Amino acid sequence: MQGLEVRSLRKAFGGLTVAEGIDFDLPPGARKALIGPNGAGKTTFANLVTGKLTPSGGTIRFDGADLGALGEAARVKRGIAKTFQITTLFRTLTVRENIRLPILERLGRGGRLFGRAACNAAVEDEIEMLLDQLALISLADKPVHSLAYGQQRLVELALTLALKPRVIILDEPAAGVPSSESHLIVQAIERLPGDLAVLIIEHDMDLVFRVAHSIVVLVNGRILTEGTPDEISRDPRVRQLYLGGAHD
Ligand SMILES: Nc1ncnc2c1ncn2[C@@H]1O[C@H](COP(=O)(O)OP(=O)(O)OP(=O)(O)O)[C@@H](O)[C@H]1O
Repeated sequence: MQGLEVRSLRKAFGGLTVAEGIDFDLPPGARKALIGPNGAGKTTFANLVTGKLTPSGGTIRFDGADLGALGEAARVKRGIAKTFQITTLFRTLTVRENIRLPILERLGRGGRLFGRAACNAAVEDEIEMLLDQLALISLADKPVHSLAYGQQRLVELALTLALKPRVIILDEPAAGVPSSESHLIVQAIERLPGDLAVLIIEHDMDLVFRVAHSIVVLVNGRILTEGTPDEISRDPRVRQLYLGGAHD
């Protein structure tokens, strides 16, 4: 299968099982959200996929290949990326300078295959493309610390996209973003490349229902159900457990 394929995933911390029997697919182009109450195991699941945590059982495959033996950096090279956190941005550097760093990092030794001028031009073109994609062009030469919080979160996203991922895990993209700026995040997600597989972990249900085509509900480390936003919003178990009947 193309994309991410998780089977019977299990994780225990000592005697505490925080993921159990998780089957999960994320094909190219997916727009899937993972929701669930606090402590349901959403972050743990993301960390198992990125390789930050080692599973206690089960398999994680990408394009058919078992990722089990690969560490975090190797999985990023395969194309599996989780968003950077604002704390990793260089606050005194400009947006453009911040975006340049992961591109150069990605090119690594490969950058030397090009002549210096050609390489620099290619890097600058790529920065422009990302600035454009995330509607950051007018802010390109401003230091990150001068940006609104929602804009800083877009820079985070730009840095992650600079890794040219094929799977992207957006870890609470709207956390801390005032509601007056949340449309920036929605627009950015809507403008992600069509073939990118996107997993959104988010507490903001308005955002989830706007951008996700499919929603997985995790409770106590197990998948309770998966469905379209419409199906999920009508599921009485989900309403009772998580949504509090707020979504009609
Ligand atoms: N390193 C760890 N050692 C022991 N228990 C852990 C560890 N990391 C997470 N847990 C436990 O695993 C469970 C799932 O936590 P996790 O952070 O994955 O949930 P979550 O759904 O992301 O929660 P939130 O929505 O609050 O971020 C919780 O009971 C948590 O206390």
